[in-house]
Amino acid sequence: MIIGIGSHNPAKIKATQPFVKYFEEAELVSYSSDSLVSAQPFSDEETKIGAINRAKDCVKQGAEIGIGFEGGVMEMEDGMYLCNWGAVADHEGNVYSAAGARILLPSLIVTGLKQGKELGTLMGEWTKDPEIRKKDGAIGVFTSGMLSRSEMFLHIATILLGQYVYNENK
Ligand SMILES: O=P(O)(O)OP(=O)(O)OP(=O)(O)OC[C@H]1O[C@@H](n2cnc3c(O)ncnc32)[C@H](O)[C@@H]1O
Ligand SMILES: [Mg+2]
Repeated sequence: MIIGIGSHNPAKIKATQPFVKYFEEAELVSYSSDSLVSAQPFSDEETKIGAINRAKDCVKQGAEIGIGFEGGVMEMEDGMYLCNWGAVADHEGNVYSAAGARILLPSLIVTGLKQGKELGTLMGEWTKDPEIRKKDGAIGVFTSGMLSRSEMFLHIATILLGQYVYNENK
């Protein structure tokens, strides 16, 4: 049985662990899957759709269960927040989604986003580490390293697996 993750980003691959542990016979395959949304989603809705599309695309490419994670930003009255979504899809057509942590972004980052730059690029410039999106990510940087991007996605994966198992056993 193949569990697919729709990304080659190590922070996302690592976060599939709850699924790999739960489905003991599973083999984890990382796919270049298409989110079909912009590289930098600008709302909860668009970010969620990106995660769902990634999960579905893994199934299309041969996985029995597909997992998609997507990072985006969303505007609230006090500023722009980093938002995170995940989705799981299976070959029977079931799809579940879940949201993760949100954190307010500094105004310098927001200015760059509004100029059309991707958060990954901006965080690379902010930290002088172009690989930061694969490691601590924005969430790690702005929480003093107390919560990494991978741990944040891990939390979403746990919610996804929990929903999946709950609905399977209904
Ligand atoms: O290879 P993929 O799976 O696409 O991984 P990604 O790092 O590009 O991640 P997303 O497409 O899900 O995120 C959309 C954009 O937001 C950036 N981003 C999202 N969350 C981030 C975080 O915590 N730290 C740094 N960049 C982040 C990301 O690098 C992209 O520019
Ligand atoms: Mg991306």
